[in-house]
Amino acid sequence: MLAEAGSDVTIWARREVVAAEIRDRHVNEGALPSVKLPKEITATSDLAAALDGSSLIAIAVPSQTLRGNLAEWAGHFAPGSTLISLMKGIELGTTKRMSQVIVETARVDADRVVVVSGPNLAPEIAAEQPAATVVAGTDPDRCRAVQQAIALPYIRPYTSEDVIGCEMGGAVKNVIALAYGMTIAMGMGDNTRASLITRGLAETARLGVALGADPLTFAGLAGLGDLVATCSSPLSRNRTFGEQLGRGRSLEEAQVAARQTAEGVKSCLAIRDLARTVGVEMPITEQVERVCHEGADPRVAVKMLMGREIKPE
Ligand SMILES: NC(=O)c1ccc[n+]([C@@H]2O[C@H](COP(=O)([O-])OP(=O)(O)OC[C@H]3O[C@@H](n4cnc5c(N)ncnc54)[C@H](O)[C@@H]3O)[C@@H](O)[C@H]2O)c1
Ligand SMILES: O=P(O)(O)OC[C@H](O)CO
Repeated sequence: MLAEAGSDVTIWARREVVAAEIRDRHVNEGALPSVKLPKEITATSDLAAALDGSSLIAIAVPSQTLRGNLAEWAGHFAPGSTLISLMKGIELGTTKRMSQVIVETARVDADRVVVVSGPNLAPEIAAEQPAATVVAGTDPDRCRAVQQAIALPYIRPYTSEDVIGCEMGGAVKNVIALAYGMTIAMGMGDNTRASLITRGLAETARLGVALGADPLTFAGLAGLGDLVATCSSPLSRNRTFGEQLGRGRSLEEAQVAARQTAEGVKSCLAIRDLARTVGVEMPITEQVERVCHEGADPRVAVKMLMGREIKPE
């Protein structure tokens, strides 16, 4: 998106073979098979060369590796550069959001971090299917600069000041998508799916608001928008992972079948812990954690959710 909207883009890859494939053949077969990348994009496995003079640094690694990655990268960030977080997860152990990990580990001012989050499944973006997204940050000038830098005929970015809401929407929707995948595999119908999305959003908003988010963010692109996209799409890694669990596969078996990161699998533990710390009930997240990490049967998890004390909506 950055390249198509006019930025000079260098991708950094750990493996030179991947960098060479992007640089020379304009493809990344492992991540986006059969997609032709813009020929203006270059790539390198040399971190210092990739970051030299970069004013916008977009970070997209699995949430649980970010802290370790930043330890190597932060020294190369140009002074005053904007750090764009594309990650949707919560760190295990610390229960921190990704922008918090960036601020803490890279020792940068929080104003320098901008979060981009919304219903943005990578294969659909690559196919230039129209979509919208949210650019959230505490520095309005930086948000507008990132908004401008990714605005395209097929991408409509909106700015927001609600970093907490956008990050919590992005992280918790992955957990709800795991549950959604389980319901599909168990043959449950549209009433079940709609109930899960709605009550999933309710618990997402409850936690987000307790952490200081604007409740309206959860009705927007980074909340409901991303939740619906991720639950509805067979392209979602989280939903697909949930389907494996719903078919009775163990966590280990599902991990072997999954090719890429399903962030909700680890984040469900951190989100559950965060919710307990602030005294917020997240029954769906609790059950997803039990299925993923305690070997609970998804059908028993459904029974436990349905058997909870009845109460006002
Ligand atoms: N793929 C999407 O559709 C999409 C859309 C929006 C946001 N995101 C978010 O972006 C983040 C990255 O997701 P992704 O789809 O690119 O995942 P991915 O599994 O493809 O991993 C991203 C990259 O990180 C690399 N990587 C893996 N372990 C690493 C490590 N220890 N150190 C450095 N690099 C490592 C992988 O090789 C890969 O190139 C996630 O938080 C995800 O939620 C993904
Ligand atoms: O493939 P998933 O489940 O990680 O979802 C990708 C994006 O977050 C959708 O917006």
